Amino acid sequence: MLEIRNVDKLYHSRGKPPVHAVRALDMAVKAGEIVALLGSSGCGKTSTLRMIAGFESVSSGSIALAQRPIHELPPAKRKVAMAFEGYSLYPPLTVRENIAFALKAQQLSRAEIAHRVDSIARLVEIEDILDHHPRALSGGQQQRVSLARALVRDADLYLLDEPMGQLEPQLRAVLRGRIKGLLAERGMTAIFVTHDQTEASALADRIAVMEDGVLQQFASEKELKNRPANLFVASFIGEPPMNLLETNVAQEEGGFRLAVGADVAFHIPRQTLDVTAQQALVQADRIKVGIRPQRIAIGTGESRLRVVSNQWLGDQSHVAGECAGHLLVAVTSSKVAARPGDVVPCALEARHLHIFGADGVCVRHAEAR
Ligand SMILES: Nc1ncnc2c1ncn2[C@@H]1O[C@H](COP(=O)(O)OP(=O)(O)OP(=O)(O)O)[C@@H](O)[C@H]1O
Repeated sequence: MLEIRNVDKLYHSRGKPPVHAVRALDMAVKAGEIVALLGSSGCGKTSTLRMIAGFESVSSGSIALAQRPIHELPPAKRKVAMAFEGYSLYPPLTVRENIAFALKAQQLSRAEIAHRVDSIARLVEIEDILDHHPRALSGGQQQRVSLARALVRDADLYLLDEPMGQLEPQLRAVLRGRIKGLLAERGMTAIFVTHDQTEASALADRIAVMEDGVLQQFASEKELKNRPANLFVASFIGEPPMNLLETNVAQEEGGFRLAVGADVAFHIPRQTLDVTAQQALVQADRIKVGIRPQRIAIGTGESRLRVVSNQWLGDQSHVAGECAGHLLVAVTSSKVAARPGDVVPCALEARHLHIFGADGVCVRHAEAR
């Protein structure tokens, strides 16, 4: 449906070095798919969206939508509807007129326009402000109008930039569900920008994780968690973040020994490693491994954890502690009776380790459960 091929974006400002906001971006979105662009501030998410919509030119590369090359077309010819982070509503028009504006260009009947405007207004809960002007609205209301104005249109692709960033958490959760329902019911293809993992997981079929202008991985939430492509994705996705440990590498009978200080060591059987992973371990003296907090068992095992903090969150315990010179966080579904300063047994298992090569690429994933 949408094919982004080798797209770069460079911003040139006078007197400043150019900013390389998006680098060699390759991404294909399927028809009816909902995609989240997720990443920290400044990683290139908005630039990507604006290049697809046509509000920024591509510096190089191509973008095609429904088999039509669109990267040189003006925005109005792309069949793309966008809801902006900065709202960009027309101040002289009422909310109703703002939403209806694009529909008038589609030459729909008055009755059809009124019906569409009312039903999208109901969906985002702005029926009571349809006759107001934008300047009289709060940020959250303006944002919902901007969202309604994009979703009401007929387009091949919907682009939503931080569509719910200004809303109260409760309303955000409700709208998320409704918008997902609307997109799915109509088979709409959509890309939305967020820096909120929960929002990305709740709305999207696949998540594109960006950092420093580079697409790090484009996959389902489950895949990002279970098979992170690299150190960045591994530590960015998942709450609390993955524990990372520095290990000393040595070859031993049947595989490799990865030692964390003097107290903790893992045996990694050779048969769990492909050629690339074996090469990475043969070549390195030290290598990083990662283990999810949910995979560390507390109260059992050979290793020892000196507890720094222990919080019961109502349905899970988060225990942080020092183990082999690293601060680790473990999450268990049961209550742990340990106080700061206590030393408790913990189990770190080799099969739960993700192993990262010197370039940060994950060369072996943890066993899926
Ligand atoms: N018009 C512009 N001129 C110069 N630099 C720009 C311009 N727009 C964006 N940039 C720079 O490009 C980089 C990527 O910005 P972009 O807005 O795409 O990131 P983002 O991930 O959407 O960030 P945020 O979540 O803060 O909106 C940043 O370093 C930003 O400062």
